[in-house]
Amino acid sequence: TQSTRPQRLLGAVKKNATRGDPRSVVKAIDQFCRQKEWAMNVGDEKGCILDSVVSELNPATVLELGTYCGYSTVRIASMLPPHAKLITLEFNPDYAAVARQVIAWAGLEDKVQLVEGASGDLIPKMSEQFEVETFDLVFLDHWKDRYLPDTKLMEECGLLKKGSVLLADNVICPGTPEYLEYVRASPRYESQYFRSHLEYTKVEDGLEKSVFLG
Ligand SMILES: Cn1ncc2cc([C@H](O)c3cccc(CNC(=O)c4cc(-c5ccc(F)cc5)cc(O)c4O)c3)ccc21
Ligand SMILES: [Mg+2]
Repeated sequence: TQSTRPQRLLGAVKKNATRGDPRSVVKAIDQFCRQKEWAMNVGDEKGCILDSVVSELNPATVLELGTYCGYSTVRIASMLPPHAKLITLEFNPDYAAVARQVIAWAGLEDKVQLVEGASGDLIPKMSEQFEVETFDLVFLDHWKDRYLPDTKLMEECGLLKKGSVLLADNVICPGTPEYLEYVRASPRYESQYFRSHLEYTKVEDGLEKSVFLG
């Protein structure tokens, strides 16, 4: 049977990256996506912006919406302090299966909890099922029409505290107009746009960083 793109991406990681070395996993995926097949990872250019937000914030609890193959999961988890936790939500079982192996190859299983399911169903269960009070950082990279409803849901479930940071991918391409309008107009957020490019291309895209003011 034919392999899928995520499976071929995983093959490139196993072939070219060193077990236990997250940076080599990130490099192998970027190389695969530049030289072989484009894939919707946040990529190296936006990835550097993601790295700077994570290192500045030094978060103890991180929520990622949309794991895909685990590229940004590995990027974030590799920068977390000891005992910090990253919970990542993926509804597609095939993506989840590949992501688990990418995360394991990077040696980051102990920092990452990949939960299979849809954000809208899992977010209300966060505090009880996953023993999390609030998130210091949320990385939004799932369906673009879910960014806004899930942000409102996180507010309602009390998962954001003063200083919590939302970092949203693809606010230009494919675009998340309703989400952008909401966080930029709301007095409860301080928003900042980081201009960049769609992963592995020259097309404009960017990340929106929004600090929850409580
Ligand atoms: C509810 N819920 N809960 C968990 C959860 C997890 C998922 C999956 O991880 C998943 C599956 C398919 C698509 C996405 C969103 N990502 C994108 O659509 C995207 C597109 C492009 C792009 C840009 C230009 C193109 F020409 C084509 C694609 C560039 C990007 O960086 C993207 O992130 C995420 C979905 C819903 C979920
Ligand atoms: Mg994305």
